[in-house]
Amino acid sequence: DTGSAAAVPINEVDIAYVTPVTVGTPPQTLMLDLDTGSSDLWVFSSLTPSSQVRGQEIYSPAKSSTSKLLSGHTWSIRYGDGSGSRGTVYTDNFTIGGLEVESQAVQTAQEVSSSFTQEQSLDGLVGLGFSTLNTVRPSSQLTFFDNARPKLDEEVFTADLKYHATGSYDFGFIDRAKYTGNITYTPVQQSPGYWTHSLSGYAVGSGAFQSTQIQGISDTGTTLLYLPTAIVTAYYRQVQGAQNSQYYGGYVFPCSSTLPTFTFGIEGARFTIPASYINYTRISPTSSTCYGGLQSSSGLGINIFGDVALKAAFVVFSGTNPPRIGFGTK
Ligand SMILES: CCNC(=O)c1c(-c2ccccc2)csc1NC(=O)CNCCc1c[nH]c2ccccc12
Repeated sequence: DTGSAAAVPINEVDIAYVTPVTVGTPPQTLMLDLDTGSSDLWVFSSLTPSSQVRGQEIYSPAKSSTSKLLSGHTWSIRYGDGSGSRGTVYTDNFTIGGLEVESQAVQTAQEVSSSFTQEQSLDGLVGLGFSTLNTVRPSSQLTFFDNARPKLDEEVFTADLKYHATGSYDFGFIDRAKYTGNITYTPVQQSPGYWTHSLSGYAVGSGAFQSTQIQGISDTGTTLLYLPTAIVTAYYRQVQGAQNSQYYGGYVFPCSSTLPTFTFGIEGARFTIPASYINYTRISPTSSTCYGGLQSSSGLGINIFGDVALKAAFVVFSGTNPPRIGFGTK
């Protein structure tokens, strides 16, 4: 089997992407963020206090003839940006782009943090990290990809995220029409449960490529690209008026600045992020100061290849043994 579904940016700066999924019988449609940086599938639900729901679609297990309570199981997740959610667990039929998993663990939120309440067009997350990261206790649950694996034509899913446009996620096949040339693969180290791999180096603008192994995670659930401080300072040194602002918590610059491109390597292949992707957003709607899509990872303890980087390529997440990740030019 295979599946294919849209990846729709939830706002005008691509802060996150959502994908239509259906849960239950009859199908309830929700827009969820497919997130390779975590492994919990959780949704706004009939159990979420109405004070914490602001425009989101909710999953009501009581309205589904195929829902089953996973009794005695709970979950609680905290993300590095301080957001989080927690609740109980049902199993139910779950479909993405025509690919169905019966009795998928669907984590129903009984509490969500304010930043999720404020994201009105995001109804929850589909974790596509390794199932070892799942927070359901006493027994952890499998991701949609792990459950779908046995029925997939090929043990892969792909991400084709786009700048200010709708892209796609495919399951079980690699769509040759979505990239040119070949996919370049590199090994994934699946501990502690992220899609962890190395870049082979980087270049700032038309500068020389610096060959250096940079380990990090490819994370569709994180908006920006977070790299070591030395690389980030070398980048913004090329930007007139750029500064690392304590106040704004990162590099800002005049919106009128000309930004260089940023190139990263996967093995011998090279992928260039256009300057427009790195001119991320105005710090406020009327401001002429802009916030960068490339930021330092020094406070995170991990380098994160988020959407700003991933949308510059066609990315293959391969669940083969051993797992690997592939990048293609588009
Ligand atoms: C900024 C979000 N990313 C993280 O916290 C994160 C970190 C991380 C760790 C320490 C400090 C900062 C970040 C490691 S892996 C990783 N990746 C994830 O956690 C991926 N899932 C993010 C889910 C998520 C959190 N807040 C949102 C707001 C909108 C859409 C999605 C989200």
